[in-house]
Formats: sequence, structure tokens, C-alpha cells
Amino acid sequence: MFDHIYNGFLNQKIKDKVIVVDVLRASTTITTLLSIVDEVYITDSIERREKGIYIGERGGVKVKGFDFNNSPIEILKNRDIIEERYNNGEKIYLSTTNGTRVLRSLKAKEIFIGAIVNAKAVSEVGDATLIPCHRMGEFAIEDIVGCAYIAKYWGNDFGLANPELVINSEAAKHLKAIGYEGDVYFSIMENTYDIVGYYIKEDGKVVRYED
Ligand SMILES: O=C(O)[C@H](CS(=O)(=O)O)OP(=O)(O)O
Ligand SMILES: [Mg+2]
Repeated sequence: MFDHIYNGFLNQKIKDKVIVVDVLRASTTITTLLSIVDEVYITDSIERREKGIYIGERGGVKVKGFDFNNSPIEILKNRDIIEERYNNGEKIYLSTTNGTRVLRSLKAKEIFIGAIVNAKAVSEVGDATLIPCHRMGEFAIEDIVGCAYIAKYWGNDFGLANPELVINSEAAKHLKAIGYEGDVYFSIMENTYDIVGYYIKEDGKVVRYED
């Protein structure tokens, strides 16, 4: 059933508006960051090129030399220092294994960031194509579930808006194995935020969407 749905996502017509969904954890992290700062730069590099706050991971493990992992809980635990450094002029850079690479490669007129933590808010951007991210090139059930949570507000969740599917996903098992179980439970807390990230491709950054 899931392959059929995933292929359905892959074969859908890309509308002017797309919603990129990476529940574990890039979309959840970006939405969390936008509750603290006004913009998040998206990069696929793991180098520290200029002064700034570098956040990211490869395979779930914080990049050596980065400040924080792609972890919403780690970010909230450090929100004061992030806010202080950001207010002192440092940019925030996010680089993750899957989600930020999908963002940088996607071509669409308007690109929004969707997750379970902002499902209702992002569903209100209007008629959009849901783009579930992969996980290292493989099908990621947690991202299909995230799309279902958003589609629920359009009238049909395909019976997939089920947090157990996220908790029991391979990505969640991996995060639990490397000590980030808290992020899994944080990521399934529906509508924690009414913030929607909007990716300005030409600037390489995500800002809060103001409709
Ligand atoms: O950091 C994450 O949760 C994942 C990497 S993995 O799937 O845990 O290896 O990256 P993301 O780009 O957020 O899917
Ligand atoms: Mg992911």
C-alpha cells in the first residue's frame, strides 16, 4: 500500500506551491528555529565557511565542528545562546542528510516547509503539492505520515495520520539508537507551532511565511 501511495506522490503534477515534508527532523527543526529567529540559511556543505551558527548532521550525528545537531530539542535547550548570537549578527546555517538537500534541489514557484508540528498552519497556504522527503534515497514512511497530517486538513488523511507509524519508522529507530529519541516524540506533537517556513531559493534561506 505504501509503495502505491509513494509512487502516487512521485507521479503527481507539481503545482506552483509545494510543501516539503521531512518530519524527522529537518522540517521540524526549521519550524522550531523560526520560533526563535527570522531566517535560516540552507546549505548542503559541512564546512564552516564564515562566522555563524552551524546546525546539522550526517546520518543523524552532529557534523564535527558544528554548533548543534539537527535536533529541535537540542535547539530549544540552547535557544538563549542561539538568540543572543543571532541578535549579535550571526547567520544560522542548517545542513542535513536529506531534507535540506531536497529543498536545494527542488524547482517550484513557492516552497513551504511542512511537518506534523505545523500541519494545520501549513495546510492553510492553499492548494499545494505535498513532497515527502526520502531518507538516504529510500522511502521514508514518517514523511508520508507528515503529508497525511497536512492532507487531513484538506479532508482526507488516507488513514495515515498515525503517530505510531512515525515512532516505529526506521528513521525513529535510528534516532533512538543514537540518543535522540526525544526528537521523535517532539516531532509528532501536532500543531505545536502556527509557523510556516517559506524557502526563498534565490537567497538560500527560509523565512516565516506571512500571507
Ligand atoms: O537528522 C535526521 O533526523 C535525518 C538523518 S537520519 O535519517 O536520521 O539519518 O536527516 P533529515 O535531513 O532531517 O531527514
Ligand atoms: Mg528525515
